Amino acid sequence: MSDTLSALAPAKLNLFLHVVGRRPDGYHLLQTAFRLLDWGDQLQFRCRDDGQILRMTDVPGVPAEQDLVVRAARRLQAAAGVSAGVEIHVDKVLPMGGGLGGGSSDAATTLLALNRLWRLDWSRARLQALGLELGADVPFFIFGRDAFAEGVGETLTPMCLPPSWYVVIAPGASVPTAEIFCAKELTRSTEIIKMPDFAIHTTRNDLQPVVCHRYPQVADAIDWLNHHAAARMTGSGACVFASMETEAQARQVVAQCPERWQAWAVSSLQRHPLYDWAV
Ligand SMILES: C[C@@](CO)(OP(=O)(O)O)[C@H](O)COP(=O)(O)OP(=O)(O)OC[C@H]1O[C@@H](n2ccc(N)nc2=O)[C@H](O)[C@@H]1O
Ligand SMILES: Nc1ncnc2c1ncn2[C@@H]1O[C@H](COP(=O)(O)OP(=O)(O)O)[C@@H](O)[C@H]1O
Repeated sequence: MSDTLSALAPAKLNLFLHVVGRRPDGYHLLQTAFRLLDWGDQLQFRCRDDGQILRMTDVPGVPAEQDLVVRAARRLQAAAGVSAGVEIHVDKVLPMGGGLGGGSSDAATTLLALNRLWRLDWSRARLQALGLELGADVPFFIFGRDAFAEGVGETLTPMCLPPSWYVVIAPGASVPTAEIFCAKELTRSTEIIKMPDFAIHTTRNDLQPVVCHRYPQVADAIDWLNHHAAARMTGSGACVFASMETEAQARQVVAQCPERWQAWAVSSLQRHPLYDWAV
């Protein structure tokens, strides 16, 4: 088995996000539909014998010690009692603080990759439990397929959705997740639904009004995209998205996007590229 590996850390969309309650520790209870995208950060791993865990690339704004790839590797190394280390290259593609789950996905890809490179043979459930200690979105990425999520995002039910193309717009803001969940004006009592219903008019993102009020450029991007298809914010923002009929339509909308924003045409992804590396 090789001791190097290159892997994608795919982005996610929250097709809807309902805040249905709050736990005693302050974390919010959610119902959300996670969709994997065939677009993300690119990570490379090389095993080391000396136990060191090193990030080999600079990530602007994220010191190595705080990077979720380093924190994930350290936590797994300690929990599994391994003496090996790893060098990690991070090619950041996803906008940070975009609600696309980039940091969480980087952590999940790191755990899946090291499960193989360090020959740990941990189960998917065990990796997900460790991932939850790093962030609420991490278990979903280890789960590795579209899912209906409850709790803080750790109770996952697989969903089969038809393939789709999306336009994703980054409206030039980075939204701190904690700020939005702490907001006084956030509603926390959306009625619990039994089966996920994906009609855009029967679901919503409860974080969206809070973000739109505080970050008007997010509201502007939603208004603009709404002229092409029903637009919504993903996660705690700032990115917004809309589902398109075809790849050609997605590319056409991206070509028309105002220059002040970044826009991408991206397709859904059926399985995480390292899905088979945990059972
Ligand atoms: C909102 C969502 C939706 O998928 O995604 P993002 O927009 O961040 O990608 C997630 O729930 C975010 O998950 P994640 O980004 O991993 O958040 P964490 O690091 O665990 O939490 C950051 C902070 O947000 C708050 N938080 C997060 C999740 C949650 N269910 N309730 C909360 O109150 C807490 O204050 C926490 O300290
Ligand atoms: N590898 C990483 N990639 C991105 N962000 C990271 C990473 N490691 C730690 N972070 C921190 O996590 C924060 C949230 O990033 P990200 O996951 O991209 O956004 P979101 O949770 O909105 O989807 C960043 O602002 C950054 O401080």
